[in-house]
Amino acid sequence: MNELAVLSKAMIQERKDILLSILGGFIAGIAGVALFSASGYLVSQTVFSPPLYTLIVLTSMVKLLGLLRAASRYGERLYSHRATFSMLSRLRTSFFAKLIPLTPGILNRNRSGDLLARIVGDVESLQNYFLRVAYPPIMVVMVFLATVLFISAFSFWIALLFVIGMLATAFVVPGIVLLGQRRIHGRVREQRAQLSTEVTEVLYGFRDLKVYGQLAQREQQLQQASATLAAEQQRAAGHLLRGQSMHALVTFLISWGVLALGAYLIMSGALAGVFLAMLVMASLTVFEEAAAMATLPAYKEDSEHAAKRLTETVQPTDVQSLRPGGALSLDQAVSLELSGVTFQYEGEWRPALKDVSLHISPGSKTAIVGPSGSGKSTIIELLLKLRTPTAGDIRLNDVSVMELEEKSIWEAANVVLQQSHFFRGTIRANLLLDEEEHSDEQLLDVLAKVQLPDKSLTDMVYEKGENLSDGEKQRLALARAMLRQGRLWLLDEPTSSLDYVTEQHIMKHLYAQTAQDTLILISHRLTGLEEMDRIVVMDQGKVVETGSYSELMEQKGYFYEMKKIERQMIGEAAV
Ligand SMILES: Nc1ncnc2c1ncn2[C@@H]1O[C@H](COP(=O)(O)OP(=O)(O)OP(=O)(O)O)[C@@H](O)[C@H]1O
Repeated sequence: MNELAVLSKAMIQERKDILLSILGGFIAGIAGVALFSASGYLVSQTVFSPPLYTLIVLTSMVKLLGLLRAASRYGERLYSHRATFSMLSRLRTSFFAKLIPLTPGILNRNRSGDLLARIVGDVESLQNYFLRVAYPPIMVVMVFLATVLFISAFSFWIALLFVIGMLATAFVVPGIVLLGQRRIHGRVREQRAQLSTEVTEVLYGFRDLKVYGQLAQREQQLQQASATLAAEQQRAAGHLLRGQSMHALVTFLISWGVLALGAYLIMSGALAGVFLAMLVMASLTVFEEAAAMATLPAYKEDSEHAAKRLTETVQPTDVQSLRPGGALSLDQAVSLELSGVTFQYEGEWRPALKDVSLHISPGSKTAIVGPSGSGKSTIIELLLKLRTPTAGDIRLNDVSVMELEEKSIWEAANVVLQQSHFFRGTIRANLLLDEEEHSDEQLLDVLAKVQLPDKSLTDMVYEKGENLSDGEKQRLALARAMLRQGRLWLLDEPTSSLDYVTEQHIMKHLYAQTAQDTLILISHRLTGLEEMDRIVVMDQGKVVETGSYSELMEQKGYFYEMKKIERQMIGEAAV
């Protein structure tokens, strides 16, 4: 199974601990069987009043086996758990490393609440793969073979009964558990996904749900989803318990079988009576090792499902699977070239960008304007290689983005997106996201430039910037970008929540800093665009006009009409 290849690879990397745990488990297993068999034999021997040294040897053996069993069981647990947690940490790191470049596409395909719970839960489920799926059969086979070999020295027929018991506990009971297993666990997974989606919706939408009076209804839905999940989990646990009970019943029947068959063999003279207790005790102990087989199908199915989903989640498209090696230089302003770029979001019926061609020379200032939904922000996402064009090519400094490493593009770009994220912590921590070294003076200077002179670097920012106004968030995001060393500026409506005067102050500092750099500014407002070398006007995913401010005003085309409407609106609002 291909999905489990990733687990097998992780297991090979932990082979030393795995081999040690198998050795520990095997010694513990046979020491257990030997311990109980020796006890049985000791009890039987006592009846015949043997010489004292026989009793001393047997009692010491029992004690030593007890110690050996405890010590090797400890070793087994230590190494098997260490191997499991190391594998888990390897899997987590490699999985998230694969996930990061694919994030925009993945978020497009999945509900984010479900996705988060799924990723965390699925990686956790994989921890059972070694401990409860791969390991038990190895142990059962090894301990059983050793025991059966030992028993066959006393009686072929009792050894045969052990083999029948092993087949029943290793195949028949797990087979019965497997029936119905898929259906029950499928429902648990479905309900878990439903619950995490509900939780995310209520958490993120709490304020809106409250204001629109929908909170009580959503909470009720949440409780219902939680209750359904609890019921499904109870059913699944019951199913597992039935499997374990079935195993206990088989073990019990085999031990009675050994007792009855042993008694018959003793009567027929084929077995010495002194061994009967030993054989019964061996049968009681050896099947303990096989107890994990009853729950193996459940864990196997869970791990396979988790591995399959994780593999599917990080399945790169053909284009994304290319491993580019190119890097974007930080020493020169970046040139941009979009040639016939078309882009369609997954599941959308029409493209967001249609055959867009643009050349932006290094060091130039370009504004992209156009009505809402015309594809402006999509261009920024494509330039940042957060998404891949459906058709056409994008070249930065004359190198196709497909050949450039994402990280190098992100390092070379100072980006302010429409929604910036803020983390719980100080203003300083939120400014220094890229771990570059900046003195407090530099940080305070940039705060002054973005018109936040009253903020202290030690002021707290709450989760998602809850205690900041939208305008403060935008200014902090601009400050964050202004602290970076990139030569390409991608600003998506960075000042839309600011008043005109504050905006003008900030833009003055920004233009001074970006004098030698390439800047792309997406803007809804058409004021202040005279400063731009070029304005690109977009409508319905297409470039409909380009030119300088004066050229576009002279053309009296789309931009001129937009400007006229804006003037009328401002005029009306001012009246
Ligand atoms: N994640 C997405 N999944 C599907 N469709 C999307 C997604 N993001 C944007 N779109 C669609 O793509 C089109 C272009 O969106 P885009 O955000 O680029 O427009 P925009 O010009 O930046 O709009 P605005 O000025 O409102 O920010 C829109 O029709 C939008 O509905």
